[in-house]
Amino acid sequence: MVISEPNIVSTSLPTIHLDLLRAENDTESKKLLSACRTQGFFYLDLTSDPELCKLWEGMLARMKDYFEQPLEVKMQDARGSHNYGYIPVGTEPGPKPETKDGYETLKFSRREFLKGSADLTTAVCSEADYFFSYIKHAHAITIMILERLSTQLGLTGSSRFEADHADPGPSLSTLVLLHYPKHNDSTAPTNVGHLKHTDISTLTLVLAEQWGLQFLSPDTNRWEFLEPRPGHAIVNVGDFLRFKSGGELASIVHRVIPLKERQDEDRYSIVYLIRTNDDVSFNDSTGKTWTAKEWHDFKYDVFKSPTTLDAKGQILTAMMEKNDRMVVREGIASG
Ligand SMILES: O=C(O)CCC(=O)C(=O)O
Ligand SMILES: [Fe+2]
Repeated sequence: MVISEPNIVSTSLPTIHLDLLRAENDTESKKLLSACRTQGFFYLDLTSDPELCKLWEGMLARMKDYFEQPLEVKMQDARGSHNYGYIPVGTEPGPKPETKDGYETLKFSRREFLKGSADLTTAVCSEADYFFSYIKHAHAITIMILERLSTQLGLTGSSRFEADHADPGPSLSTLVLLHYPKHNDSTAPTNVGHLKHTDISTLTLVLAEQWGLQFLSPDTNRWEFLEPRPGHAIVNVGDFLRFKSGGELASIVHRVIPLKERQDEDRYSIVYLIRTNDDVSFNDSTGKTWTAKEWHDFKYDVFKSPTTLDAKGQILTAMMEKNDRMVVREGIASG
Protein backbone atom coordinates (compact mmCIF):
# COMPACT_ATOMS: atom_id res chain seq x y z
CA MET A 1 0.00 0.00 0.00
CA VAL A 2 1.53 3.24 -1.16
CA ILE A 3 0.43 5.22 1.91
CA SER A 4 2.67 3.19 4.20
CA GLU A 5 5.67 3.33 1.86
CA PRO A 6 8.35 5.85 2.78
CA ASN A 7 7.27 9.23 1.50
CA ILE A 8 9.17 10.53 -1.49
CA VAL A 9 9.26 14.27 -2.12
CA SER A 10 9.78 15.43 -5.68
CA THR A 11 12.88 17.46 -6.37
CA SER A 12 12.36 17.78 -10.08
CA LEU A 13 9.80 20.56 -10.56
CA PRO A 14 11.12 23.82 -11.96
CA THR A 15 10.00 27.21 -10.64
CA ILE A 16 8.64 29.69 -13.14
CA HIS A 17 8.40 33.35 -12.13
CA LEU A 18 5.11 35.11 -12.79
CA ASP A 19 6.75 38.53 -13.23
CA LEU A 20 9.21 37.21 -15.83
CA LEU A 21 6.43 35.51 -17.76
CA ARG A 22 4.39 38.69 -17.66
CA ALA A 23 7.39 40.60 -19.00
CA GLU A 24 7.60 38.11 -21.88
CA ASN A 25 11.07 37.01 -20.82
CA ASP A 26 12.12 34.50 -23.47
CA THR A 27 14.32 32.36 -21.22
CA GLU A 28 11.47 31.99 -18.72
CA SER A 29 9.03 31.08 -21.51
CA LYS A 30 11.44 28.40 -22.73
CA LYS A 31 11.67 27.04 -19.19
CA LEU A 32 7.87 26.98 -19.09
CA LEU A 33 7.62 25.02 -22.33
CA SER A 34 10.23 22.56 -21.16
CA ALA A 35 8.35 22.01 -17.86
CA CYS A 36 5.07 21.39 -19.69
CA ARG A 37 6.76 18.95 -22.05
CA THR A 38 8.62 16.91 -19.48
CA GLN A 39 7.04 17.15 -16.00
CA GLY A 40 3.58 18.50 -16.86
CA PHE A 41 3.79 20.35 -13.51
CA PHE A 42 5.70 23.40 -12.26
CA TYR A 43 5.79 25.86 -9.39
CA LEU A 44 4.65 29.38 -10.23
CA ASP A 45 6.27 31.99 -8.00
CA LEU A 46 3.55 34.55 -7.22
CA THR A 47 5.52 36.66 -4.76
CA SER A 48 5.94 39.48 -7.27
CA ASP A 49 2.15 39.99 -7.05
CA PRO A 50 1.23 40.95 -3.47
CA GLU A 51 -2.39 41.63 -4.43
CA LEU A 52 -2.76 38.03 -5.59
CA CYS A 53 -1.08 36.67 -2.44
CA LYS A 54 -3.50 38.75 -0.35
CA LEU A 55 -6.45 37.35 -2.28
CA TRP A 56 -5.18 33.84 -1.50
CA GLU A 57 -5.18 34.66 2.22
CA GLY A 58 -8.63 36.24 2.05
CA MET A 59 -10.07 33.27 0.22
CA LEU A 60 -8.66 30.87 2.80
CA ALA A 61 -10.33 32.80 5.62
CA ARG A 62 -13.66 32.73 3.76
CA MET A 63 -13.29 29.02 2.94
CA LYS A 64 -12.66 28.16 6.58
CA ASP A 65 -15.78 30.08 7.63
CA TYR A 66 -17.82 28.39 4.95
CA PHE A 67 -16.76 24.79 5.49
CA GLU A 68 -17.05 25.12 9.29
CA GLN A 69 -20.83 25.46 8.96
CA PRO A 70 -23.18 22.52 9.66
CA LEU A 71 -23.74 20.17 6.73
CA GLU A 72 -27.46 21.11 6.53
CA VAL A 73 -26.51 24.73 5.87
CA LYS A 74 -23.94 23.86 3.18
CA MET A 75 -26.41 21.47 1.54
CA GLN A 76 -28.60 24.49 0.77
CA ASP A 77 -25.94 25.32 -1.83
CA ALA A 78 -25.97 21.81 -3.38
CA ARG A 79 -26.97 22.10 -7.03
CA GLY A 80 -26.16 18.66 -8.48
CA SER A 81 -23.71 20.42 -10.83
CA HIS A 82 -20.03 19.86 -11.62
CA ASN A 83 -19.48 23.58 -12.05
CA TYR A 84 -21.24 25.40 -9.26
CA GLY A 85 -22.48 24.84 -5.76
CA TYR A 86 -21.62 22.60 -2.81
CA ILE A 87 -20.71 18.90 -2.91
CA PRO A 88 -20.28 16.97 0.37
CA VAL A 89 -17.48 14.55 1.29
CA GLY A 90 -17.62 11.01 -0.11
CA THR A 91 -19.46 11.36 -3.43
CA GLU A 92 -16.67 9.78 -5.49
CA PRO A 93 -14.32 6.83 -4.93
CA GLY A 94 -11.15 7.55 -2.96
CA PRO A 95 -7.55 6.68 -3.83
CA LYS A 96 -7.77 3.27 -2.13
CA PRO A 97 -10.30 0.61 -3.25
CA GLU A 98 -12.27 0.53 -0.02
CA THR A 99 -12.41 4.31 0.44
CA LYS A 100 -14.51 7.27 -0.72
CA ASP A 101 -13.08 10.71 -1.41
CA GLY A 102 -12.06 12.83 1.57
CA TYR A 103 -13.06 16.31 0.38
CA GLU A 104 -16.04 18.65 0.24
CA THR A 105 -16.12 21.35 -2.42
CA LEU A 106 -17.70 24.68 -3.20
CA LYS A 107 -17.56 25.61 -6.86
CA PHE A 108 -17.94 28.90 -8.71
CA SER A 109 -18.13 28.72 -12.47
CA ARG A 110 -16.67 31.41 -14.70
CA ARG A 111 -20.09 31.56 -16.36
CA GLU A 112 -21.48 32.92 -13.09
CA PHE A 113 -18.66 35.44 -12.98
CA LEU A 114 -19.47 36.65 -16.52
CA LYS A 115 -23.14 36.82 -15.57
CA GLY A 116 -22.26 38.77 -12.41
CA SER A 117 -23.98 36.61 -9.82
CA ALA A 118 -23.48 33.25 -8.12
CA ASP A 119 -26.40 30.88 -7.94
CA LEU A 120 -25.97 30.12 -4.25
CA THR A 121 -28.40 30.25 -1.35
CA THR A 122 -26.36 30.82 1.80
CA ALA A 123 -24.51 33.88 3.13
CA VAL A 124 -21.45 32.94 1.03
CA CYS A 125 -23.36 34.40 -1.92
CA SER A 126 -22.49 37.86 -0.59
CA GLU A 127 -18.79 36.86 -0.77
CA ALA A 128 -19.09 35.78 -4.41
CA ASP A 129 -17.43 38.96 -5.66
CA TYR A 130 -14.32 38.08 -3.68
CA PHE A 131 -14.08 34.67 -5.35
CA PHE A 132 -14.96 36.24 -8.71
CA SER A 133 -12.04 38.65 -8.40
CA TYR A 134 -9.78 35.62 -7.94
CA ILE A 135 -11.34 33.97 -11.03
CA LYS A 136 -10.39 37.10 -12.96
CA HIS A 137 -6.75 36.88 -11.83
CA ALA A 138 -6.48 33.12 -12.29
CA HIS A 139 -8.03 33.30 -15.73
CA ALA A 140 -5.70 36.08 -16.86
CA ILE A 141 -2.64 34.20 -15.60
CA THR A 142 -3.59 30.93 -17.26
CA ILE A 143 -4.42 32.68 -20.56
CA MET A 144 -1.03 34.40 -20.38
CA ILE A 145 0.68 31.02 -19.86
CA LEU A 146 -1.15 29.69 -22.94
CA GLU A 147 0.05 32.71 -24.92
CA ARG A 148 3.67 32.08 -23.94
CA LEU A 149 3.38 28.37 -24.79
CA SER A 150 1.77 29.14 -28.16
CA THR A 151 4.52 31.59 -29.04
CA GLN A 152 7.24 29.15 -28.02
CA LEU A 153 5.65 26.46 -30.19
CA GLY A 154 5.34 28.89 -33.13
CA LEU A 155 1.54 28.65 -33.24
CA THR A 156 -0.32 31.40 -35.06
CA GLY A 157 -3.89 32.69 -35.45
CA SER A 158 -6.67 30.30 -34.55
CA SER A 159 -4.25 27.48 -33.79
CA ARG A 160 -2.86 29.38 -30.78
CA PHE A 161 -4.06 27.78 -27.53
CA GLU A 162 -5.63 30.96 -26.17
CA ALA A 163 -7.88 31.19 -29.25
CA ASP A 164 -9.85 28.16 -28.01
CA HIS A 165 -10.70 30.13 -24.83
CA ALA A 166 -11.98 33.35 -26.39
CA ASP A 167 -14.97 34.98 -24.71
CA PRO A 168 -17.92 34.81 -24.66
CA GLY A 169 -17.38 31.04 -24.88
CA PRO A 170 -19.31 29.38 -23.42
CA SER A 171 -16.80 27.33 -21.48
CA LEU A 172 -16.84 25.25 -18.29
CA SER A 173 -13.89 27.00 -16.61
CA THR A 174 -14.45 26.63 -12.87
CA LEU A 175 -13.00 27.64 -9.51
CA VAL A 176 -13.11 24.68 -7.10
CA LEU A 177 -12.58 25.28 -3.37
CA LEU A 178 -11.70 22.04 -1.61
CA HIS A 179 -11.61 21.13 2.07
CA TYR A 180 -10.14 17.80 3.18
CA PRO A 181 -11.27 17.54 6.84
CA LYS A 182 -8.77 16.11 9.28
CA HIS A 183 -9.42 12.61 10.62
CA ASN A 184 -10.32 12.71 14.29
CA ASP A 185 -11.05 9.21 15.53
CA SER A 186 -8.60 6.32 15.63
CA THR A 187 -10.45 3.91 13.32
CA ALA A 188 -9.19 3.50 9.76
CA PRO A 189 -10.50 6.47 7.79
CA THR A 190 -13.03 5.66 5.06
CA ASN A 191 -13.01 9.10 3.46
CA VAL A 192 -9.51 9.79 2.20
CA GLY A 193 -7.89 12.14 -0.30
CA HIS A 194 -8.53 12.34 -4.02
CA LEU A 195 -8.59 9.55 -6.61
CA LYS A 196 -5.75 9.44 -9.16
CA HIS A 197 -6.64 11.31 -12.34
CA THR A 198 -5.56 13.75 -14.99
CA ASP A 199 -7.44 17.05 -15.13
CA ILE A 200 -10.44 17.95 -17.26
CA SER A 201 -8.81 21.27 -18.06
CA THR A 202 -6.41 23.08 -20.31
CA LEU A 203 -4.34 24.20 -17.32
CA THR A 204 -4.94 23.88 -13.58
CA LEU A 205 -3.69 26.47 -11.07
CA VAL A 206 -3.55 25.08 -7.52
CA LEU A 207 -3.02 27.01 -4.28
CA ALA A 208 -2.56 24.84 -1.18
CA GLU A 209 -0.58 25.25 2.04
CA GLN A 210 -0.81 21.68 3.32
CA TRP A 211 0.87 18.52 2.06
CA GLY A 212 -1.07 15.86 0.17
CA LEU A 213 -0.71 16.43 -3.57
CA GLN A 214 1.30 13.72 -5.34
CA PHE A 215 2.16 13.21 -8.99
CA LEU A 216 3.27 10.11 -10.81
CA SER A 217 6.73 11.30 -11.73
CA PRO A 218 7.54 10.84 -15.42
CA ASP A 219 11.25 10.69 -14.43
CA THR A 220 11.08 8.05 -11.74
CA ASN A 221 7.73 6.34 -12.34
CA ARG A 222 6.96 6.74 -8.64
CA TRP A 223 4.33 8.63 -6.68
CA GLU A 224 6.07 11.73 -5.35
CA PHE A 225 4.72 14.40 -3.02
CA LEU A 226 4.80 17.97 -4.26
CA GLU A 227 5.93 20.17 -1.39
CA PRO A 228 3.59 23.12 -0.74
CA ARG A 229 5.61 26.35 -0.94
CA PRO A 230 4.49 29.69 0.50
CA GLY A 231 3.71 32.25 -2.23
CA HIS A 232 3.84 29.59 -4.95
CA ALA A 233 1.07 28.01 -6.97
CA ILE A 234 1.43 24.58 -8.51
CA VAL A 235 0.36 24.58 -12.14
CA ASN A 236 -0.28 21.51 -14.27
CA VAL A 237 -1.18 20.72 -17.85
CA GLY A 238 -4.65 19.21 -18.28
CA ASP A 239 -6.15 16.85 -20.86
CA PHE A 240 -7.26 19.58 -23.30
CA LEU A 241 -3.76 21.02 -23.65
CA ARG A 242 -2.26 17.57 -24.00
CA PHE A 243 -4.69 16.63 -26.77
CA LYS A 244 -4.53 20.03 -28.48
CA SER A 245 -0.74 19.88 -28.55
CA GLY A 246 -0.87 16.46 -30.22
CA GLY A 247 0.61 14.85 -27.12
CA GLU A 248 3.58 17.21 -26.97
CA LEU A 249 2.57 18.66 -23.58
CA ALA A 250 2.09 16.21 -20.73
CA SER A 251 -1.10 15.91 -18.65
CA ILE A 252 0.34 14.01 -15.71
CA VAL A 253 -1.51 11.69 -13.34
CA HIS A 254 -1.87 12.99 -9.79
CA ARG A 255 -3.86 12.37 -6.61
CA VAL A 256 -4.14 13.55 -3.01
CA ILE A 257 -3.36 11.33 -0.02
CA PRO A 258 -2.44 12.16 3.58
CA LEU A 259 1.27 12.21 4.40
CA LYS A 260 0.66 9.72 7.19
CA GLU A 261 -2.00 7.01 7.63
CA ARG A 262 -4.50 9.73 8.42
CA GLN A 263 -4.98 13.37 7.67
CA ASP A 264 -3.86 15.15 10.83
CA GLU A 265 -4.74 18.70 9.79
CA ASP A 266 -7.46 20.24 7.67
CA ARG A 267 -6.30 20.71 4.10
CA TYR A 268 -7.61 23.53 1.92
CA SER A 269 -6.92 23.86 -1.78
CA ILE A 270 -8.01 26.46 -4.30
CA VAL A 271 -8.12 25.00 -7.80
CA TYR A 272 -8.81 26.99 -10.95
CA LEU A 273 -9.48 24.87 -14.03
CA ILE A 274 -9.37 26.85 -17.25
CA ARG A 275 -11.20 24.93 -19.97
CA THR A 276 -11.49 25.38 -23.72
CA ASN A 277 -14.79 26.59 -25.07
CA ASP A 278 -17.46 23.88 -25.09
CA ASP A 279 -17.50 23.27 -28.84
CA VAL A 280 -13.73 23.03 -29.36
CA SER A 281 -12.84 19.55 -30.60
CA PHE A 282 -9.75 17.37 -30.38
CA ASN A 283 -8.65 13.75 -30.78
CA ASP A 284 -7.67 11.60 -27.84
CA SER A 285 -4.70 9.25 -28.14
CA THR A 286 -6.84 6.50 -29.69
CA GLY A 287 -7.89 8.92 -32.47
CA LYS A 288 -11.44 9.37 -31.17
CA THR A 289 -12.81 12.91 -31.61
CA TRP A 290 -14.46 14.71 -28.70
CA THR A 291 -15.70 18.21 -28.02
CA ALA A 292 -14.46 19.76 -24.78
CA LYS A 293 -17.96 19.52 -23.32
CA GLU A 294 -18.33 15.85 -24.28
CA TRP A 295 -14.98 15.01 -22.65
CA HIS A 296 -15.94 17.02 -19.55
CA ASP A 297 -19.35 15.38 -19.14
CA PHE A 298 -18.15 11.85 -19.83
CA LYS A 299 -15.10 12.08 -17.58
CA TYR A 300 -17.19 13.39 -14.68
CA ASP A 301 -19.41 10.30 -15.04
CA VAL A 302 -16.22 8.21 -14.98
CA PHE A 303 -15.09 9.89 -11.73
CA LYS A 304 -18.29 8.60 -10.11
CA SER A 305 -18.11 5.04 -11.50
CA PRO A 306 -14.57 4.39 -12.75
CA THR A 307 -14.84 0.61 -12.62
CA THR A 308 -18.00 0.39 -14.74
CA LEU A 309 -17.44 3.20 -17.27
CA ASP A 310 -13.66 3.06 -17.52
CA ALA A 311 -12.48 -0.41 -16.51
CA LYS A 312 -9.11 0.09 -18.19
CA GLY A 313 -8.61 3.52 -16.62
CA GLN A 314 -8.22 5.12 -20.04
CA ILE A 315 -10.41 8.14 -19.44
CA LEU A 316 -9.56 8.79 -15.79
CA THR A 317 -5.87 9.04 -16.50
CA ALA A 318 -6.23 9.99 -20.18
CA MET A 319 -4.22 6.95 -21.30
CA MET A 320 -1.19 8.18 -19.37
CA GLU A 321 -0.97 5.44 -16.77
CA LYS A 322 -1.37 1.70 -16.25
CA ASN A 323 -1.04 -0.05 -12.89
CA ASP A 324 0.50 3.03 -11.26
CA ARG A 325 3.21 3.32 -13.94
CA MET A 326 3.49 6.01 -16.59
CA VAL A 327 2.71 4.89 -20.11
CA VAL A 328 5.34 6.00 -22.59
CA ARG A 329 4.04 9.15 -24.27
CA GLU A 330 2.78 8.66 -27.77
CA GLY A 331 1.90 11.21 -30.42
CA ILE A 332 -1.71 12.25 -30.99
CA ALA A 333 -3.11 13.29 -34.35
CA SER A 334 -4.20 16.89 -33.79
CA GLY A 335 -7.94 17.56 -33.88
O1 LIG B 1 -6.54 19.32 -3.79
C1 LIG B 1 -5.59 19.41 -4.55
O2 LIG B 1 -4.49 19.84 -4.19
C2 LIG B 1 -5.69 18.99 -5.99
C3 LIG B 1 -7.05 18.53 -6.37
C4 LIG B 1 -7.09 18.10 -7.81
O3 LIG B 1 -6.25 17.38 -8.28
C5 LIG B 1 -8.19 18.57 -8.66
O4 LIG B 1 -9.11 19.25 -8.15
O5 LIG B 1 -8.15 18.29 -9.88
FE1 LIG C 1 -6.45 17.35 -10.45
